[in-house]
Amino acid sequence: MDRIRITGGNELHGIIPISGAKNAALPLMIASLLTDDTLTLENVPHLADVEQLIRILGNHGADISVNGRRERQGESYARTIHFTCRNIVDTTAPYELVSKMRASFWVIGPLLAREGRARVSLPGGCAIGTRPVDLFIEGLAALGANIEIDSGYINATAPTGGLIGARYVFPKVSVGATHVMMMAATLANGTTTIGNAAREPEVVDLANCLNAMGAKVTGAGTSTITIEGVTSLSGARHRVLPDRIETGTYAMAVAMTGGDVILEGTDASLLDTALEAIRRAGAEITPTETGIRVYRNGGGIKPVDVVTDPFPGFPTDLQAQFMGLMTRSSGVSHITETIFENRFMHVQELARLGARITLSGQTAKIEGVPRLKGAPVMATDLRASVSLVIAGLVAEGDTTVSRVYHLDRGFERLEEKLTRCGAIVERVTD
Ligand SMILES: CC(=O)N[C@H]1[C@@H](OP(=O)(O)OP(=O)(O)OC[C@H]2O[C@@H](n3ccc(=O)[nH]c3=O)[C@H](O)[C@@H]2O)O[C@H](CO)[C@@H](O)[C@@H]1O
Ligand SMILES: C=C(OP(=O)(O)O)C(=O)O
Repeated sequence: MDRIRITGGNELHGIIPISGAKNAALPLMIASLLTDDTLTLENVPHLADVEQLIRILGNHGADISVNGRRERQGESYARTIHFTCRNIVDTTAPYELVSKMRASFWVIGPLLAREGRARVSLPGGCAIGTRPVDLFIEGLAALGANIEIDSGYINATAPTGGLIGARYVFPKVSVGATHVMMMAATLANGTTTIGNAAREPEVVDLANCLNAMGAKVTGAGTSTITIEGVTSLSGARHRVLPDRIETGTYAMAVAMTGGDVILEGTDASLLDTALEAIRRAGAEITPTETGIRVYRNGGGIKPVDVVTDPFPGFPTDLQAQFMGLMTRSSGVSHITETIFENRFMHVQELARLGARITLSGQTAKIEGVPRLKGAPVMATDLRASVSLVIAGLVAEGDTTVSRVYHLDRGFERLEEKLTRCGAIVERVTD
């Protein structure tokens, strides 16, 4: 199994191209099931999750080609992928395919809206909490769907004339349930209003794409989204927005090592709260014509407290990385995780490198240490694994991160991007 070996100690200098966002690409790809026409997505990152979703969509009948070639005939950055699902040939999303990735469950929305039925296995994904699906069930039921759980599957059926627009207020903010309600409501009869909707940029990206396909979605990016149902959707061409989590991750890596890096092709407004926390930690961050410049020279890393929250708050998907950064701060910081109840598995792995972290409920207390020392560590989930890479970049000697398949779910060509900026990072295959 592959491992990543990092030899710590080098500053980062240069340019890091930021990929299209995994968490936008996945729902956008799923939206292709809503139309019999071709949805073309540009700037799609080459990631294990994208490849897995390609398999899942293929199982439902989607014909998929990459940059005009069939999938797997060529690899490149920022791929353009064409999705055409003339007919849905199977409304079941089986356990074998869905259990590997949380977002694959979201096919339930388009399948139900277009075909009137869906049988979808309960999802998998990062083991960062219980991650129930009650909000999806309640939301789709509000649109008139009949939903039963049977042998690990959700069986959903729409009323005879199709889903019916309704007003539904989520009791809790959920990114995935907002994506699904929004997609399902595009083809419902009448108007749907979603209250307490997720405001993440990826929700806005999906709404923009749905509108380009002929949907009538307004309010995305606010807590109230309104969707006027239409009878059918057409194809469209849409560019996946830049990955704000990848952006924040590399910004934290530069804040950690020191140096001067341009994060190219990204947009600071996607992650204001996280960038502000990195600034307070001592890095200079300025928008440039092509992205963001992150710079830290000389000064140390200051302790900063953060609390994760739904957008526009500090993202839970950057919590582990920020903890990595705080391990080397000059004082004591506190990080509180409010989204997932079990998203601290990186704590014990960071401790192997010499970090001093204590947990009390949902808050981690990090006492900064003057040095970390390389060690073998294990990736436990996607963002946890990259926090170990960030720590490894400054640890003395070699850090070897095992189970890198977690990393490959969400970071495109991580070794290449870091190595080009002067880090010593290599993939080791046994
Ligand atoms: C592929 C993707 O985009 N994944 C992101 C998405 O995950 P995902 O969409 O799964 O996360 P949610 O926003 O749904 O989860 C937020 C909270 O709501 C809870 N919940 C969710 C649904 C439900 O039916 N019932 C319920 O209780 C979850 O357990 C969690 O505690 O948003 C998360 C929160 O920003 C990010 O960490 C993930 O990277
Ligand atoms: C938690 C994540 O992904 P997923 O929701 O697919 O598990 C993530 O992207 O950090």
